[in-house]
Amino acid sequence: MSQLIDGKAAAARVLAEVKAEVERLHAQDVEPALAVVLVGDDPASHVYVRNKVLRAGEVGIRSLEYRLPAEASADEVLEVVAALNADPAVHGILVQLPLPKHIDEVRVLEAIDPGKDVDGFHSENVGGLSQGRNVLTPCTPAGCMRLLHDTLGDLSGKHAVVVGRSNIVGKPMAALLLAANCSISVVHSRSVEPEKLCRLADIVIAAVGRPRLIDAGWIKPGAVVIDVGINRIEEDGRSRLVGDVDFAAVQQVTAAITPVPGGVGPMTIAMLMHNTVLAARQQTGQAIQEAR
Ligand SMILES: Nc1nc(=O)c2c([nH]1)NC[C@@H]1CN(c3ccc(C(=O)N[C@@H](CCC(=O)O)C(=O)O)cc3)C=[N+]21
Repeated sequence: MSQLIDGKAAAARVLAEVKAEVERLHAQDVEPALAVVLVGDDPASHVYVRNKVLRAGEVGIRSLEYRLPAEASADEVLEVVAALNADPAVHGILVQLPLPKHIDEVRVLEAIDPGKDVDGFHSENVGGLSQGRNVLTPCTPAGCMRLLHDTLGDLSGKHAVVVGRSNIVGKPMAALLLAANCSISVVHSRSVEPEKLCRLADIVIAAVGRPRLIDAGWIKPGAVVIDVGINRIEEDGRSRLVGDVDFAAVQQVTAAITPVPGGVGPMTIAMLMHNTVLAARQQTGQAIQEAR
């Protein structure tokens, strides 16, 4: 029987740790604060932003929301970022992606103070991650690592295959797995026979955004599978969320697997809260404890 990795329960454990940290900071007169910048009116983005604001409230993090119209100029977005950078009462800044097409995402992400970059997308943090420095780390990959450590303990010597090579998941995921002493392969759209490479994996991270791409033929029996995909599809006349993994089929062969929803998604938000507390501690001179 395959173990179901409960992302909601794991996220609740992280959030309980974060809440205790927030209380410690409050006692030092530090009120951790997260600013979320949303440009345009993508309905899915609104849902995620709402969830972030709710979770922040639950752990005592102050959250601020900045909504700009879809027609906002890059300069207008940059102005908001500059004001948040300069505000000592704001510790974390998240600019929701994707931005409208006319705005250069890289330019906006590079404008965020790296110390407030709770997404870990600034080049200084990306570089720091690949060098093994203690920097703010992208929330989804960090959440996947927590789930893997909770499930497997030490990951040394395992072969991990990351399916997908995005800047927000695939690449930082590979860096974190390498830092945890895994051997890594990254499989992508130009890979020859990706399913054969994937079948060598002890750990599979699926992050391609293609509904149910990965079926049981891609999976070595006994592997642990983490499904990052959140794809909305129409099926049997109704809308539902599915991952990049064909859950029903793959579950038959895995040792452990995350569901969608209820897997990586809730962990992403929990790690965002964790990063906000790390950023607040660093900015206010409170000692950073070792983060896993
Ligand atoms: N700068 C930036 N940082 C992000 O981290 C970021 C972003 N932009 N843009 C959008 C994506 C998407 N994202 C999700 C976070 C949580 C869930 C989540 O909690 N999902 C739940 C519920 C899903 C549902 O019911 O819709 C689950 O999987 O169980 C999903 C998706 C963060 N993103």
